[in-house]
Amino acid sequence: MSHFATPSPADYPGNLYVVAAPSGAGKSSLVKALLEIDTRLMVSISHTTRAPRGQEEHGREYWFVSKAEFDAMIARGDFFEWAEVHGNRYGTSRDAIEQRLHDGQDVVLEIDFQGALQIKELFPSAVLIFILPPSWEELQRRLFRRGEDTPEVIAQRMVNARHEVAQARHFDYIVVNALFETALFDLKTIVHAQRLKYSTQRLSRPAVFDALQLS
Ligand SMILES: Nc1nc2c(ncn2[C@@H]2O[C@H](COP(=O)(O)OP(=O)(O)O)[C@@H](O)[C@H]2O)c(=O)[nH]1
Ligand SMILES: Nc1ncnc2c1ncn2[C@@H]1O[C@H](COP(=O)(O)OP(=O)(O)O)[C@@H](O)[C@H]1O
Repeated sequence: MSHFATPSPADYPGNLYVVAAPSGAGKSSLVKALLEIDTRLMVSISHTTRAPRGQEEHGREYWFVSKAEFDAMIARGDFFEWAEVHGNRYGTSRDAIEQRLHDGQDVVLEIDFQGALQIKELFPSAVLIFILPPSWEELQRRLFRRGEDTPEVIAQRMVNARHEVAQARHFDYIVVNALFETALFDLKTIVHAQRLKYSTQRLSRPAVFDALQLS
């Protein structure tokens, strides 16, 4: 289930990267590592109705809110996108990304494929990246090794994963997270390539255009 929020300008100067993956593929670990080596990137903190896991903190991994608070945010039009994933609701608020993109900062969204496809409608220049695990067996091993979810929750996530990876073909890039360092290098390359791309859809002009008096 997924819902489309009020449209907004698609031409902010900041780059928007959207990373999706089936649970356990390594998305959070990869994005965390990417943020450590790329100070121009900021991650958007989503709102969720899911309960916090052991080490998670309100305002760090997520803004943890009640179902009633989430409903109120939907009613106020606070979300660019939101979706129901594994029985909980998750959303990207306007506050989390709009000002930063407007100010020319680069933002990463770690969201599910439904949210990613909604974001592409609102921001056609958003770069959609899908992370795949090397095999189903390895995906399940990683979910168990992480040790955060019950076997029932892991079983549900493995079922959902089959449906999620079928959506990878709608994304701009696919990164296979077999060897962590290789996948991280691939992500870095994608982020960098987007920064080098000049698109007429975007408001920002490379500074050198003025220096060379190019129109
Ligand atoms: N559409 C949408 N999905 C989100 C958002 N935030 C997180 N998700 C996705 O919700 C799913 C479940 O996330 P989580 O409970 O943290 O589990 P994990 O992926 O196993 O770490 C993942 O696919 C997340 O990418 C959001 O703001 N919007
Ligand atoms: N390339 C990799 N090889 C082995 N284990 C990995 C790799 N990438 C991530 N992991 C581990 O797999 C588990 C799931 O990773 P996580 O980043 O939490 O996944 P996601 O955010 O996609 O649900 C974690 O224990 C993480 O340390």
